[in-house]
Formats: sequence, C-alpha cells, structure tokens
Amino acid sequence: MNPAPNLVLVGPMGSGKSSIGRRLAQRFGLAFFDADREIEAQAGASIATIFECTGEADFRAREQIVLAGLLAGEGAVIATGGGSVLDPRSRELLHARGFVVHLHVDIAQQLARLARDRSRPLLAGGDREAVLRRLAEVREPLYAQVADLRFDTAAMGAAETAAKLGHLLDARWQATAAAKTDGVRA
Ligand SMILES: Nc1ncnc2c1ncn2[C@@H]1O[C@H](COP(=O)(O)OP(=O)(O)OP(=O)(O)O)[C@@H](O)[C@H]1O
Ligand SMILES: O=C(O)C1=C[C@@H](O)[C@@H](O)[C@H](O)C1
Ligand SMILES: [Mg+2]
Repeated sequence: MNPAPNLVLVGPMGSGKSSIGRRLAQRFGLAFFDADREIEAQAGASIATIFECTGEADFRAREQIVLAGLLAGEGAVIATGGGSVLDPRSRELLHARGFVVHLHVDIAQQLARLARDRSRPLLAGGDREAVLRRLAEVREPLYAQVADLRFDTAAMGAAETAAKLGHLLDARWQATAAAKTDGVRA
C-alpha cells in the first residue's frame, strides 16, 4: 500500500498539473508546490533561460534535486514538470512518497491549450505536434509506471477537472492518507 504523504500530479505539458494542482490544494487545505516554479526560484532564472544558458541536462539535474526536496516533505500537493519521470531516482521517490495522479490529455488538446504559450523551451522550435508525439512515446509508459491513478482531462475545463478529480480523491487518496500518516493535514 502506498503511504501517500503527498498528492503528486504527473503528465505531459498542458495536462493541467499546475492549474489543477493549485485548485486541489485549496480544496484539501494543503500546501501547493509547483516543481517548475521552485527550480526557477532556486536558480534565479526562468526555465527558458536555464535551457538556453546551461542546457537541458543541467535543467534535468536541477529538477531531480528539487523534486527530491519537495517529496521529502509531507502533506502537500505537488505539480511536477512534464519530464520529471525521466529520472529513475525520481520515479522511485514519486512511487514511495506520493499518491501519484497521471493527468492524461490528448495531443490535439495539448496543442490547443498551449497555443499561446511561449515559456516552454521544448515547444519553441518548429513542429509542436511532432515534438509532443515524440515526448509522449517515451514518457507515457513512464507516467503509467509511477501512477496510482490515471485521470483523463480531455473533455473538461480546468475547474470541472479539479472538482471531479477532487471528488474521486476524497475516496481514493484522502482516506488512505488520513489512515496512514501521522500529523499530516489530510
Ligand atoms: N482541464 C483543462 N481544461 C482546459 N484547459 C486546461 C485544463 N487544464 C489546464 N488547462 C489550461 O492549459 C494550460 C496549461 O496548463 P498547465 O500550466 O496547468 O499545464 P501543466 O501540466 O502544468 O504543464 P507543464 O508540464 O508545462 O508545467 C493553462 O492555460 C491552463 O489553464
Ligand atoms: O515536458 C517537459 O520536459 C517540460 C515541462 C515543463 O513542465 C517544464 O519542466 C519544462 O518546460 C520541460
Ligand atoms: Mg506546470
């Protein structure tokens, strides 16, 4: 059984990890952390600048360290970055320290949701659809590997997704967390 000290959202860019995570934290009265924003705060630079100046490998190293730090805590909702599952150490920690929800979205929806976005460096050059397909091929099995629950967000807006997922988690995660963690606001 998963001790589930944290509620963690994984999934591809535009699946709603940040927007849904913030709403779920409000619903459950828990702290909210967005790993991408924590990386930026620690680096004193935007993700785009990190990619540009020190490269993706440096970003991934930072991502692993930040995620490990967040997962060491308890009682939080954590929105991960889309590539957080690439690192095997992160996958192990996600499994050990979180009730992990895989937010699923199809590529057409991703393209629509991110159409105006200019902050994600992996989408900065050229054929966005091809990039998203390539990322999905590698990552979808990894999201599935770490997930306790898969939730399809395709047909819903952000508020409805958060409400429906929150309701599902009342039974699935909240009960587990309340029974299994000591002193955690659950
Ligand atoms: N279920 C949803 N329905 C409609 N729009 C959504 C939904 N979830 C998120 N969005 C919108 O899609 C955009 C991207 O969402 P968000 O930033 O939460 O994705 P993310 O999974 O955190 O991406 P990343 O991995 O790049 O951090 C935002 O503008 C958000 O409002
Ligand atoms: O899917 C990815 O690899 C990324 C997703 C974002 O959350 C950021 O972590 C960054 O833009 C890279
Ligand atoms: Mg995000």
